Amino acid sequence: MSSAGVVISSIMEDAVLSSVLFERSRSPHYSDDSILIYLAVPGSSVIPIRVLDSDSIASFKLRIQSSKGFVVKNQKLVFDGRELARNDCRVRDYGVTDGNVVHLVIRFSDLRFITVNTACGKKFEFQVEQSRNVAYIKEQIAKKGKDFLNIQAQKLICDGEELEDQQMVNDICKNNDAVLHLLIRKSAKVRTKPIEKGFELSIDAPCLEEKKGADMKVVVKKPPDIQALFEPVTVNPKVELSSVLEELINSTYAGLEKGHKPVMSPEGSGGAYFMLDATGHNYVGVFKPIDEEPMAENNPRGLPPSLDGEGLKRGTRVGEGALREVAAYILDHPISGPRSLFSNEVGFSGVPPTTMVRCLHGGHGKKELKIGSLQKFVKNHGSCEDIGPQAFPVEEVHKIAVLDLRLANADRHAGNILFYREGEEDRIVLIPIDHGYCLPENFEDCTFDWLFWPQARQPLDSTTLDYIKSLDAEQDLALLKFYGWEPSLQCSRTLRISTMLLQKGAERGLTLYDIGSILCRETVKKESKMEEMILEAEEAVLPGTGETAFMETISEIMDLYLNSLTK
Ligand SMILES: Nc1ncnc2c1ncn2[C@@H]1O[C@H](COP(=O)(O)OP(=O)(O)OP(=O)(O)O)[C@@H](O)[C@H]1O
Repeated sequence: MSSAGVVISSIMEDAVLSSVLFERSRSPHYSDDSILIYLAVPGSSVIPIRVLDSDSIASFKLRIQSSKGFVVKNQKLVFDGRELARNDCRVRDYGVTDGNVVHLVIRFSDLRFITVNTACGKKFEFQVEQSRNVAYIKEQIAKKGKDFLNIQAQKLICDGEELEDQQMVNDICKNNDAVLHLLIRKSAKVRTKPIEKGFELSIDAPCLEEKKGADMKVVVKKPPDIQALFEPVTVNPKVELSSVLEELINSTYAGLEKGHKPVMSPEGSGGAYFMLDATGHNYVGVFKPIDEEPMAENNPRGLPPSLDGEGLKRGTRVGEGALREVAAYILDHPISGPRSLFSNEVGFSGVPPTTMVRCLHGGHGKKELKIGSLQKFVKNHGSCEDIGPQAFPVEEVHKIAVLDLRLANADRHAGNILFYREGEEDRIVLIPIDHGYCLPENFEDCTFDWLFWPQARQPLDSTTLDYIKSLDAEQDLALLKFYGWEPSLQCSRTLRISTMLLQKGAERGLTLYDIGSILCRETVKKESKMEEMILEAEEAVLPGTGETAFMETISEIMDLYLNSLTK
């Protein structure tokens, strides 16, 4: 087992042990108002845990943290194919009852992936906490066999520099994927000489294990073992890609061709892979294969496959996440007008350039041809989960809120907004990512973390008002069709209704908080005002009525309600 395995399994063992102790110490306290459920954690046996009638998702996560050690921020709970996303709602509101199994997905964002290549061609892979140092990595290497026992003799090289024992993992492994070279000091003379597709390493010393005592020459090559296949998927031959997207595809291809394997993100509930450029030092894109989406057949995070095809959020389908990612980019129009994939203009909300690709991919198991979304990697200083919202400029929050309202995004938690600081004043710029759950068939799971940020209650500026006014849902649907996705009638209706609500609300001087509060449910069970209006419209129209008549009806109902609000 790799040391990653050791780290994770020891966490699991501790967790099971503390769970048993926890249960024992608390059990007399529990009575009829508690239920016993089972927490399924990948790589561990199920953990029995009590849930009180009054337990909210937030308090339940807190109890998992205090008893099992998994930090709240890194927990994602899934029951019956649905994420328990609303922290203020009760666990029982999601229908969890005695004896049920709840899946816990943990984001090990604190761990870094490190590969150590030895001079004898061995390769060790570790997942190490950011806070460890190089001396700790050496200790882990020493556990790999008697040939590595002598820690003093180990020399670790990264980017041609020898690492000092006290250097921190976080410093040598900024982007989660360090490749280190291990040399064992045995009065060896090491010489390197660049050759065509790699480098030649000559060691005039005994190579451990393989040829003890004999001089040998080892040629370590980065073999071009990948028959790189990587290309855009375009349904409509008339679609031409912008130079930004072409550049993204070309640099990803160049990285694969050089043999730089995709690096799996430790975060997220689906398979997300960081793609490297030709140097192997920079991430250029994030690839999300459709067969690894949450609850898809090959999901690598231990989520069970969906039984009815519905995705983690109500009104979405497993396998459609990549389409929605691309749709969010296409619909994020620049201020100047509708998006064209041929243009490099940044959209109003700043969704990173995203396109659909086909890739011969071996990031998870054997190499296979996979289809998925490829999004430009954005250099960032973390996500909005890492810092409080006070420092975010109002217009940055507004640009995200406008996108989420338009697309009825069902997955806008703070972790899905990256940020970076720019300029001398360190102004914060927000980058929306992860749009696999936008344009759902209904509004049931729409929740927005920004709704509770003070900026959402600030009035809209004229640029934002003009942008909202310029939106046209019919044009948006035609654009999606042009690029190859014809959303279902229900998803199209979602776009029409949410665009209408945003426009009517903004026109009447409502804030994004006001509009968001109409669109989102307050609790899991209580329908939102928007859902009530849809129901009313559905009841009002005659069976078989066309979509235009339905939209006219809902427009009238919406006007009445908004007028009553703004009177
Ligand atoms: N465009 C990007 N630029 C930089 N980093 C990114 C980008 N997209 C995703 N990431 C990183 O990859 C991680 C996983 O991506 P993402 O959250 O989109 O995956 P997911 O499986 O859909 O997650 P979730 O569980 O939140 O639905 C993110 O936490 C983020 O750190």
